[in-house]
Amino acid sequence: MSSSLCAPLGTRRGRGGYVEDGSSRQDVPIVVREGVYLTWEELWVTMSKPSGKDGKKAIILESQTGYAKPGELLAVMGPSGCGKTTLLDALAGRLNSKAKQTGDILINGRKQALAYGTSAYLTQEDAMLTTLTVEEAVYYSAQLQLPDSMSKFEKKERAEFTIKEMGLQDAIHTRIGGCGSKGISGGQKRRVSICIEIITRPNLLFLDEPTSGLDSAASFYVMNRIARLNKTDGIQRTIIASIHQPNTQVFQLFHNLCLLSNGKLVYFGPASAANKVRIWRSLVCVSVQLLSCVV
Ligand SMILES: Nc1ncnc2c1ncn2[C@@H]1O[C@H](COP(=O)(O)OP(=O)(O)OP(=O)(O)O)[C@@H](O)[C@H]1O
Repeated sequence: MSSSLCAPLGTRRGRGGYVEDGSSRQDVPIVVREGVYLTWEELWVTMSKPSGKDGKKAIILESQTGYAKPGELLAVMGPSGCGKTTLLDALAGRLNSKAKQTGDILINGRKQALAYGTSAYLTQEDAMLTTLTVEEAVYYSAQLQLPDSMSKFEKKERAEFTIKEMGLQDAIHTRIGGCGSKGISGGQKRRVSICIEIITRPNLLFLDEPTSGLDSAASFYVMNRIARLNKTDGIQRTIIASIHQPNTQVFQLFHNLCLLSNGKLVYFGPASAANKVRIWRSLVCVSVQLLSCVV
């Protein structure tokens, strides 16, 4: 990986930046940070087979190489079971104990652990207390996650700003809800989960299927909010999101694309410059694999 991609990690704080919240301009503190360049080379992940009888390991990811840059959104795509979550888990350092990982993962060009608060990970499931309102869920999370050096007022301000950033101001007093007690919609739930993950303003954001269960309009709304994050708070954030079947509008938000099939890398590069023939050929291969699984 080129050394020009390796920038130092650091933080600068400033005041008086402007934020577009869609309706009005607000004067809010802006945290200006150098970003996280994440690179991975020859990354393999194997797992013990559940039976463990033959002692063999299943290859989940094969020879993955790629990068994610500050200010950019990398989409990880591919059919169900191809290894998208495993790739995100490996990069985030949260593989389970059954998994064995080889290869290099570099942060700003160096092998180092991610510092506390540098990254956040949105899992596929929304785990929230159903009786809380949107405001309570995000504010309590701010109280728990933000440092003691911040006052209660600052934490509340941060929670309110994050709620606005995700376009949830109209649902702020609505309960999350769940089975038996209808609350906010599925798309709003995903956005509350994102609020909880971004409340600490992490430089690196892993999103595992942020649009799962959403229709095409709601998916675009959520992804557009995610893509706009860097513009609203001044952080050149590195975002890696696994995603299923994005529509054209959502696809246009991606800077880079990592396409997987059966644990192998089929394409890595700019989403806009993805060679259509190559992508279509890959998709045909993936479809054939899916069909053979069904048959
Ligand atoms: N703990 C585990 N033990 C054994 N195999 C596993 C384990 N976790 C995942 N796998 C297997 O690894 C493969 C990749 O799983 P992964 O969850 O990464 O796929 P995915 O592309 O994210 O799928 P989906 O889109 O359905 O969420 C699958 O075949 C899965 O069964």
